[in-house]
Amino acid sequence: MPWTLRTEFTFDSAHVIVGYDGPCGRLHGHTYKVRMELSTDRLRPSEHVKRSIMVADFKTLKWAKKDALQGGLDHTYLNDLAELGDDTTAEVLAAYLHRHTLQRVRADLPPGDDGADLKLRVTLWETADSSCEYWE
Ligand SMILES: Nc1nc2c(c(=O)[nH]1)N=C([C@H](O)[C@H](O)COP(=O)(O)OP(=O)(O)OP(=O)(O)O)CN2
Ligand SMILES: [Zn+2]
Repeated sequence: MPWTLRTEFTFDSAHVIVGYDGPCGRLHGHTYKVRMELSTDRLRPSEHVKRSIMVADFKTLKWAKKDALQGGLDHTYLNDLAELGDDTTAEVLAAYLHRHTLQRVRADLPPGDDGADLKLRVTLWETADSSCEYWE
C-alpha cells in the first residue's frame, strides 16, 4: 500500500477489570496512548476537502481523544461502554477503537466507494511499557 497515515494521541479514562484477582480489579485510571495507522492504495476526498488528496482526515482518526460529551473517550468510565461492559482490557479496548474508527472513516467515503482497500492498525498503550496492537 503506497500510503500509511499515522497519528498518535492520548485520553484519560478510568476502568475496572471485573473479576481480576489483583489491583486491576479495583477502580483505577490510565492516560491511554493510541497510535492509529491507516493504509490505502489511493487518496480520497474528505468531509472538509473535496479533492482526492487524503488517506483520511487526521481529525477522523482522533475522535477518541475528544471529551465524552463530544462523543470521545476522554474522562470516561470505560465500563459504562455497553460494548465493553466489564471486559475493559487493552485487548478489548483496542478492538473497540479499531471498529469505531473504521466506521467513522467509512462514513466519510463518497457514494459508491466501499473502502475495501483501507487497512487500519491500532496500537493502544495502557502504561508506558504495556501495549496491545489490533489489526485485521
Ligand atoms: N493482557 C492484559 N493484562 C493486563 C491488562 C490488560 O488490559 N491486558 N490490564 C491490566 C491493568 O489494567 C493494569 O492497570 C495495567 O497493567 P500493568 O502493565 O501490569 O501496569 P503496572 O504499571 O501497574 O505494572 P507494574 O507491575 O507496576 O509493572 C493488568 N494486566
Ligand atoms: Zn488498568
